[in-house]
Amino acid sequence: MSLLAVEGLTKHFPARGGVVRAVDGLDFTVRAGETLGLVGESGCGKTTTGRMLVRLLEPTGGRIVFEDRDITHLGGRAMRPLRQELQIIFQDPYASLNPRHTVGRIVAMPLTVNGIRPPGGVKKRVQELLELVGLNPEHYNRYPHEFSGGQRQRVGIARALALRPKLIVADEPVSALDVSIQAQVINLLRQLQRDLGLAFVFIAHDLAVVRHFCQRVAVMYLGRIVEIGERDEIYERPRHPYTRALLSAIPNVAKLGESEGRIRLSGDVPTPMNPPSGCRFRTRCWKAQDVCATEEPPLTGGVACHFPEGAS
Ligand SMILES: Nc1ncnc2c1ncn2[C@@H]1O[C@H](COP(=O)(O)OP(=O)(O)OP(=O)(O)O)[C@@H](O)[C@H]1O
Repeated sequence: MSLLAVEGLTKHFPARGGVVRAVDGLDFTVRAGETLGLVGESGCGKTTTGRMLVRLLEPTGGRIVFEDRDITHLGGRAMRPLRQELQIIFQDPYASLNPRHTVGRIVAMPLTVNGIRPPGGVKKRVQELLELVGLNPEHYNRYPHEFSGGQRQRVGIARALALRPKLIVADEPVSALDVSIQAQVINLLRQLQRDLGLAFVFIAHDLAVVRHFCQRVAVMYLGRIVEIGERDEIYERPRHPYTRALLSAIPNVAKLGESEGRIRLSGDVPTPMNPPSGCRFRTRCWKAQDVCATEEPPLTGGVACHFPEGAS
């Protein structure tokens, strides 16, 4: 059974002169304890998707089912018990922590807001959480500015863990950090995922980071999923031209590099206000043919392409 199932998820923003089709019909599932990576270039709709999953943003269409319950349009009060199970970690550890609150107060906030009194008290639970994420529990009374970027992200992770969630949406959790610190935070997330059996929707533009953390990967382009599958399938046998192009930009993706060299995508990503007809990727695709302009490829066998690589 899936922990999370997303069907036809859509978000259109009204804009001057039309609508921005930020997310345009996503289907995917996440099993308990599984990590799904959502990858794609800037503006493809990753953050909008993540915010809809935790109900920070109202979908325009489609369904979000969490533990067999349709939560697509649940209001604040009905959502409250589910908030405990469904948490989000934000990209920017600087912006997401209130600078006027101590770290102890920040991490305790989900407990106090939800009226939860852990055995042994809130302070003890917060100190356990700080320890769990590799911070000194004695730094309970310090303020965010007294911590480094990586430590602040650990505070954000401790806050997300306070309610013992089953699923965490992590929106670019390491991209604001120095490369040397990124690996430490990813290792922490991996350890927590294993020890606590957490499921993650891990949003990133960096495919190298996703490879280290995710068991399954969904590649997004202009509001749609163009390829979804097991990590090794995606990285070793990518079938969509867009996935191949993204992978070829990572140094040391050996097989692709040898055979094709770096694939340079021509042109900019089209605007989601007026996406191309047919296959949305066709305006940048070196394999595009007439049918790509007229017919939208269905997501068959995990790939949305008329001419997937490896197909006969
Ligand atoms: N509130 C909004 N109103 C109008 N358009 C929006 C709004 N929020 C996002 N968009 C647009 O929706 C599209 C998807 O944005 P989103 O932030 O989800 O992409 P992303 O893949 O997360 O990009 P990034 O990696 O840069 O954060 C973009 O074209 C963006 O400009």
